[in-house]
Amino acid sequence: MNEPVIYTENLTKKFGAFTAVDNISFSVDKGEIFGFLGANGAGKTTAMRMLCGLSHPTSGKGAVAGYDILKESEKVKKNIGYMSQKFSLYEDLKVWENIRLFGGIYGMESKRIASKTDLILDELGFLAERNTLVRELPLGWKQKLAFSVSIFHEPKVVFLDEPTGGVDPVTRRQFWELIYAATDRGITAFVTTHYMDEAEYCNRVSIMVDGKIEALDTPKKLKLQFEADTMDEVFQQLARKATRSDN
Ligand SMILES: Nc1ncnc2c1ncn2[C@@H]1O[C@H](COP(=O)(O)OP(=O)(O)OP(=O)(O)O)[C@@H](O)[C@H]1O
Repeated sequence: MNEPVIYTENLTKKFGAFTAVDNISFSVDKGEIFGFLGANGAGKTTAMRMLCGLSHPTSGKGAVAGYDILKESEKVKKNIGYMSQKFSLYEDLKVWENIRLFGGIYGMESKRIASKTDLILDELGFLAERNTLVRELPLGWKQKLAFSVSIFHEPKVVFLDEPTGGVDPVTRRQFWELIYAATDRGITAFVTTHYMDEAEYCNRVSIMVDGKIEALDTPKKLKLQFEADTMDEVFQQLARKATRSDN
């Protein structure tokens, strides 16, 4: 059997006496779209930062892309892609300049960057926007470009932190087509979202409440388990139990 692309066992992060992430254990397979849900303050970002090798767990263990998140965090960082609404493209650079810049940061050779740039622009339908400044693009276009850039180096896993925040449903649907295309190629997608329609698009979904994973299964099985018609209902049932809130 293939080893999981993401694996955690009792992963925990404390800030002083406060346990932000509380003994979470799960694994994600190659090519899977794994939805990581939870209300504000549930601990999603803290968990994701540990998985990306950016924050040291207090206890427990984990591996991403075959590397130990504690002992091999530099290798983890080289083998993942990351995209969030907050960290994105350089607004004052042109579309092609952004692609070249990130390709360089990921250590790709110039020739490969040049040929892949055309592929990306073609896939996105952005060939005419090659010389457009990123700040002039609509938000949904920026997000699609940011996603393509985050997987430019064909990482084993891409972490997507609320990647579609603030855009309309049609553009979000197009964004998800890009995720499907990437996972069809064997890239694993780890996605946080507040949109419950997007939870339905995931192969499996975990729901965090107050630092713990309270549910984890396919959307279909979760709906059966919680006797709910939609993932929104499943989420609301669990979120009601939360005592912690950042709002
Ligand atoms: N550096 C820190 N020091 C102290 N507490 C922190 C720190 N980082 C996060 N927390 C707390 O840990 C909890 C989990 O935060 P986290 O950002 O991981 O939640 P989240 O699920 O990502 O929420 P959101 O959806 O709002 O981004 C929150 O109560 C937050 O205030």
